[in-house]
Amino acid sequence: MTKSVAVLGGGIGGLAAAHYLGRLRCCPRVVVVEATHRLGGWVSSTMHHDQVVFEHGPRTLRVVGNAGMNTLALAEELGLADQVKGVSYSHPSAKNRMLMVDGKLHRLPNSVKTLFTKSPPFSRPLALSGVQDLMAPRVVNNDESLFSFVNRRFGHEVAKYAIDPMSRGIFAGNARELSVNCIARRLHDVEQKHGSVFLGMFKDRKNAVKPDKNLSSVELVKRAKREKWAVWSVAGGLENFVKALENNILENNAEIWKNTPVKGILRRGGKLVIQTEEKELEVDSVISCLPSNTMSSVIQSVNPKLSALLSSIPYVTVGIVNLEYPGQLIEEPGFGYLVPSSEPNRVLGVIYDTCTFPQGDRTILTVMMGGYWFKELFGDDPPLESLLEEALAEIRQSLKIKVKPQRYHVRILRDCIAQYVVGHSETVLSARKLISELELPLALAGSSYDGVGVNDVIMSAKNAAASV
Ligand SMILES: Cc1cc2nc3c(=O)[nH]c(=O)nc-3n(C[C@H](O)[C@H](O)[C@H](O)COP(=O)(O)OP(=O)(O)OC[C@H]3O[C@@H](n4cnc5c(N)ncnc54)[C@H](O)[C@@H]3O)c2cc1C
Ligand SMILES: C=Cc1c2[nH]c(c1C)Cc1[nH]c(c(CCC(=O)O)c1C)Cc1[nH]c(c(C)c1CCC(=O)O)Cc1[nH]c(c(C)c1C=C)C2
Repeated sequence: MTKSVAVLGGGIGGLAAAHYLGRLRCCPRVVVVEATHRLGGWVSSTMHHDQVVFEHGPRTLRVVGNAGMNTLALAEELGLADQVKGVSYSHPSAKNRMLMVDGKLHRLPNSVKTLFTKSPPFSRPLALSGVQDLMAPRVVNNDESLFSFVNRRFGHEVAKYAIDPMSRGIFAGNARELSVNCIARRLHDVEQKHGSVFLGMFKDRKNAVKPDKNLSSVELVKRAKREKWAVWSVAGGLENFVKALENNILENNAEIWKNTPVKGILRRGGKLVIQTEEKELEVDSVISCLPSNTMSSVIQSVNPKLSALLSSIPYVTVGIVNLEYPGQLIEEPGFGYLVPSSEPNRVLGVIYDTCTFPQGDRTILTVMMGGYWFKELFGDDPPLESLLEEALAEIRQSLKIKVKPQRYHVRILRDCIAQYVVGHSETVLSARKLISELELPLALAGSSYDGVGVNDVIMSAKNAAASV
């Protein structure tokens, strides 16, 4: 039996892993080791003195899929059900996602009807791209870029105006480098098997992932279905989810070591020794929820090959500017807009925060910039004022907001999103295979491996906890 587990990293992944270990009641000692003075990693909310909230990282969680239902179940377990705020599919924020093309905002097609009409910037109805998929020949491969896959199956415009901006709006990444096999595996699989995405999805419908019945019966999941939620958040900001997890972990007698960066790992007999600046921790098992680039240096002395595999996963840096204005300044409400990489604008996109979750008579926007293009556009270490200026120039141009914000916040989130580039699944598989061959009592979890959304991170942590 595993007696002690170290969970490395106190982001949402590490905290979820510690929570699930507590629930499994399998290990008398669980220690979360976190480098900084705070928990949550990229989940970070500022609650101002007047209760106004700025989100600096994630802000909405998806409901769909088993991973989506699992996070709702976790929120209920943590006693957060009353604080969960759902956004239904009929809400403008769920319906209206915009694209900025040629200096104009265009609504992305969002209904069956709009698929059959021409909606700019697309020059033909999107249904015709579906027809193209039925006719385009299959190209046999193990993996390719998202852009090239969509380009050859659905045409250049779908790749340019749908896949390219979506890759920026989730990975802050370049669709020409991200992996289809990893990010849209099912679409790629059915094409490889049946020669067409649409035909394949139809023929292969029996193999679609089935909803987990245990999760479907959770009260909060039932409420989300009844009220047709697309996404949700927590009152007071998503960091309250982190606080609830922290309380729960401490109630289950786990230890949380803050301000304790992990420097290395040693193998001692069948155990692993976690090395920090001040002390060592000998444990039976380790769950690493560290970013893969950090884990790469931590694991170097145990196995350089594993370290090299982990260091091959690239990351991007995102500049994020929260802006607050008095009054309601958004003319066409929605989630926000994305900018395709082919446009001259210097931002990735803008989120209309207060359209999704109003906060009195004010408008809060979040401008995101950089990502894959950060260094090329802004250099290595731009002053925060220059990012603020970039954000204000964009807002002036796109939304015609010329007044000064009454409050703002600027951050550079260094290496904040792992890029699942072509070959990512192979890299992760090889790393896990090597761990198993070396008989290392180690599990890799978190946003570097199995999905970058909070839901996927929590699911990855749950699986890791079950594996020890
Ligand atoms: C700008 C932005 C917007 C996003 N928006 C959304 C969204 O709307 N919806 C959504 O679902 N997801 C979103 N995401 C993704 C999601 O926030 C992240 O994928 C998720 O929070 C990552 O969690 P994690 O625990 O895997 O990693 P992290 O948050 O990176 O946590 C890792 C932890 O390890 C710690 N650490 C690092 N080095 C060491 C060390 N040597 N020793 C000990 N500890 C160490 C760090 O301090 C950190 O606390 C967004 C991400 C970003 C950056
Ligand atoms: C412009 C940059 C970014 C915006 N959001 C993110 C970046 C880098 C990060 C991000 N956003 C989402 C996720 C999680 C995805 C998941 O697997 O759950 C991450 C890592 C949520 C999200 N954002 C958009 C979509 C379509 C999704 C998926 C969930 C959902 O349907 O809500 C699109 C989008 N992102 C941004 C904007 C402005 C935008 C659309 C207008 C900002």
